[in-house]
Amino acid sequence: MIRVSVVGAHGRMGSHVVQAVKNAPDMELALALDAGDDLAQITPENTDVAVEFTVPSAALDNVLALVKQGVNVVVGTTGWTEDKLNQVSAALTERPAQGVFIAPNFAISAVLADYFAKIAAPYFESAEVVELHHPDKVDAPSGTAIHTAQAIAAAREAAGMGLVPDATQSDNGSRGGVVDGIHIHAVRLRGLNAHEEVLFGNAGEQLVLRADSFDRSSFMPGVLLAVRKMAGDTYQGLTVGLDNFLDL
Ligand SMILES: NC(=O)c1ccc[n+]([C@@H]2O[C@H](COP(=O)([O-])OP(=O)(O)OC[C@H]3O[C@@H](n4cnc5c(N)ncnc54)[C@H](O)[C@@H]3O)[C@@H](O)[C@H]2O)c1
Ligand SMILES: O=C(O)C1=N[C@H](C(=O)O)CCC1
Repeated sequence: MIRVSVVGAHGRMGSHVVQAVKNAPDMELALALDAGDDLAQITPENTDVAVEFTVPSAALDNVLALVKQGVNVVVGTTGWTEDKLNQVSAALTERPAQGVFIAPNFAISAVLADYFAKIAAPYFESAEVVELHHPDKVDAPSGTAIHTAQAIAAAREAAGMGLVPDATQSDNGSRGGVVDGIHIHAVRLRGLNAHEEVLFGNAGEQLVLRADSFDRSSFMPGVLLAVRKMAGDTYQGLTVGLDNFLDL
């Protein structure tokens, strides 16, 4: 049995993970901790993998503490900058047998939309990302949209493409955020859960890729897959993105 501890266990995602682990035939729940609990309770003696779904302001400290405790970590919390990722990698170089896995999105629909976006990117002059989420989300743009925009930008650069065309001279914020030259528009609407559209345009044509997570159950197969992968010793160091565990 894989012994799993959940950090952020009282949250929207954490509570789903607790239930998914309890329902998994090859896993058992070790500890379910939330804000104010001491993460030092999580040790290799009781936990094979810790799953972290908290808030962007707490995730780095939590991950560093869990690495120090000697357990492998699966992280779904967003807000990862290059600097924060480097801090995790640096902590792991001192503990080469350990691994941390971070995914901006565990839903297969979102992972595939990201993958298809990378393939489509070099073929279209214009590209923009629209992400739509529930209004209780604290960060914008979404971690998924940032990841998608970075992937599109990298694919465009590799193909030798220039900037996306845009004659806007003043926008009063209406053109959204910009990540690596790709515009991201964030919608927050009661009734929504997690959704993303990637828009690609050429003269006279458009391609739209859309991923919808209607329910948080959509993330659970990906979380459990990541837990199973990180329970072994194949994935040492830092791994980012569920595509690493799929045969794409
Ligand atoms: N990767 C994915 O597929 C995916 C999917 C959904 C949400 N998310 C991300 O997961 C994160 C959590 O989302 P949510 O909707 O569950 O949020 P939430 O606010 O419902 O839950 C966060 C939980 O973390 C707890 N918490 C806060 N600080 C803590 C700390 N220092 N230590 C331990 N627990 C702490 C809170 O008390 C709360 O119970 C967000 O960053 C969100 O964007 C990722
Ligand atoms: O509900 C959220 O919050 C989500 N956050 C992730 C993001 O920011 O990309 C994944 C989708 C749901």
